[in-house]
Amino acid sequence: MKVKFCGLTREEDVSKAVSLGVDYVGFILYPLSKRYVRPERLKELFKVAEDAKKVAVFVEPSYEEVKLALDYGADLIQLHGDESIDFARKIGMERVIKAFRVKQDFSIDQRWKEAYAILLDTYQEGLYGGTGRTFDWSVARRFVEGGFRIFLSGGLNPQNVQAAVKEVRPYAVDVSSGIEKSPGVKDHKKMEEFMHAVKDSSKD
Ligand SMILES: O=C(O)c1ccccc1NCC(=O)[C@H](O)[C@H](O)COP(=O)(O)O
Repeated sequence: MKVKFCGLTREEDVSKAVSLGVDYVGFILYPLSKRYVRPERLKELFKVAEDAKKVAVFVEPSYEEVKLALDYGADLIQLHGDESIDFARKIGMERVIKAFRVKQDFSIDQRWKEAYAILLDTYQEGLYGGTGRTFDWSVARRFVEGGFRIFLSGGLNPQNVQAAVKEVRPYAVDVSSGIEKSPGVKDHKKMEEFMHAVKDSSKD
């Protein structure tokens, strides 16, 4: 099971994530987020990311903004708004994690299977991510069975991640507020607990 820690803003939290063996570290480049990091900060934060894949998270960015993050060393671009398949293809589908916020009667265009992965997050009016709330995991399970590579996100924490993994069997789990002290400031104990819980779930 792969793990992505998202919404990192501080070097010490990135280093802690790396020491715990996370696979992906995510940085929010959406200016209205409480976890926003300026693009120039990526250079400093990426320096301590070592072998973890570096994910730049955007909401409806311009191509130039994406290009800058790639030039700074981002491995993957997470698109968290209503971006088109054509826009993702311009970036390179193999570099795109396309996020969808799950609503009732939800479907995904099969062409998104070309993307690196699909991230399923909780829908909440007025918020693009970092809601801290779960959604109906049976929806995520349906997409796993449909052959999508799924990052399960939305309201995961050290207490519920094992149940989520057991029900959905995703490719990866993604967490932000469930391992925080306050928005953008991670809690190292919760980070450890989350990783231990994921490792334990792999033993089933
Ligand atoms: O976290 C944000 O503030 C955010 C804002 C705009 C777009 C995406 C954002 N977060 C993306 C993530 O990948 C989070 O990890 C994901 O939404 C899960 O958050 P949480 O429910 O807090 O674990």
